[in-house]
Amino acid sequence: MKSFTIDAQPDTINQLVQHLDQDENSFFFASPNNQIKIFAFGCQKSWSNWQDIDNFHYPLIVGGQDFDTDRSITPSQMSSYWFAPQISITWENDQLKVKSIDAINWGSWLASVHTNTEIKNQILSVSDESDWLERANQLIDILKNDQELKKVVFGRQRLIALSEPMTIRQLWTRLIEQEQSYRIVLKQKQHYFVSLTPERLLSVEDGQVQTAALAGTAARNDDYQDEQKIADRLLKSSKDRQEHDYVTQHIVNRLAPLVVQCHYSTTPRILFTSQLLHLYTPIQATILPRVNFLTLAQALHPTPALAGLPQQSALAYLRVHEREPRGLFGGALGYFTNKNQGELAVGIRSMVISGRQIQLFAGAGILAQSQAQSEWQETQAKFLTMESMIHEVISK
Ligand SMILES: C=C(O[C@H]1C=CC=C(C(=O)O)[C@@H]1O)C(=O)O
Repeated sequence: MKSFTIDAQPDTINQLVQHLDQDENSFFFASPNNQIKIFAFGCQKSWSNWQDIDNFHYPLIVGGQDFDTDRSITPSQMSSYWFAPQISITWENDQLKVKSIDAINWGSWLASVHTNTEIKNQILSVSDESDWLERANQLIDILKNDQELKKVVFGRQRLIALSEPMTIRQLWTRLIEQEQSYRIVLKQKQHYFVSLTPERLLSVEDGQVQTAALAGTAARNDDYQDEQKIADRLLKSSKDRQEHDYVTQHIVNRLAPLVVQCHYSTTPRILFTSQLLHLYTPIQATILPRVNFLTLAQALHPTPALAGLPQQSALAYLRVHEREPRGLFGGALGYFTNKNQGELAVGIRSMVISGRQIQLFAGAGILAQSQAQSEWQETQAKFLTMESMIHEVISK
């Protein structure tokens, strides 16, 4: 393994972004406020399920796990994919720390990008699940009458057809500047999963785990005074507080056998994203000896912020009533090391790009007291995170 440091010149970053597009396996992960930024390319070994990653001698593994590993998707769709990269690059301020396997000549690899001239792209069509409201109403009726099922996070997908393939190079400037969120790209063959998620599944460092409950949503408003009122209303909304408290309690219960000294507040705070406000409770704990990163990740995934409660009944409901499998939407994406450190985010505010086709995803936590129309509005607002970026890039 070779390790060296170089300057993060704009030209070098441009070449790395072109490699994100060009290489068969590539990955980019930046955490909120740029605490960590990683590029990874090339595959020494890959896994299609994190359950199979037990031989842990690779220094770094990157990738993502589907929301529901038990719901199969067609081979042409994108799903769980983890890989030990041949080249990994940590980007800290204006420096790039490169690690690459000996067989790779960095200079010629970096320069091996072809510059394609960009052709003007256009949206040809947008298609939605036209019966979503009807199905959401059915779900609300079930939740009103079912003694067991309390919450289901019901998802929608939207398809956008473009005149030209979309690339990461086109999106890069818009993507990287959204520093309040995670910025994630996972490429496998001809598909990219792209996410601007605010939601952390977990981060592990020096024997400490940080996670968070994020559920309960309101749309943002440009007016600062109004926004304070929206935040107060969200904090006082009994539906949103219940939706949120289910998530906090579930996370704390799942962590309990694996940690000591679990700290969290019983009153949520507000987290702002570019389009939305969320109820947010950070949770921090000390990991018991011999508990590893993947054990913690698997205990937390999927949280009731993405599935519902009780978890297994909610998943069973989603398998039957959501139109399409989610794949990596709501999945766990990020990196971890063989030193038991790493970070995974939850793949929401996301899309899959497959050449000229874009698949967008959004879901809303539904309870017996939900109104289908306002949950539909909430999913519209959630689509906007990706959609506004697509529109900006296309209308440039
Ligand atoms: C399922 C999504 O958001 C989850 C995370 C935060 C708030 C949520 C909510 O208020 O419903 C969802 O549980 C999504 O963005 O598609």
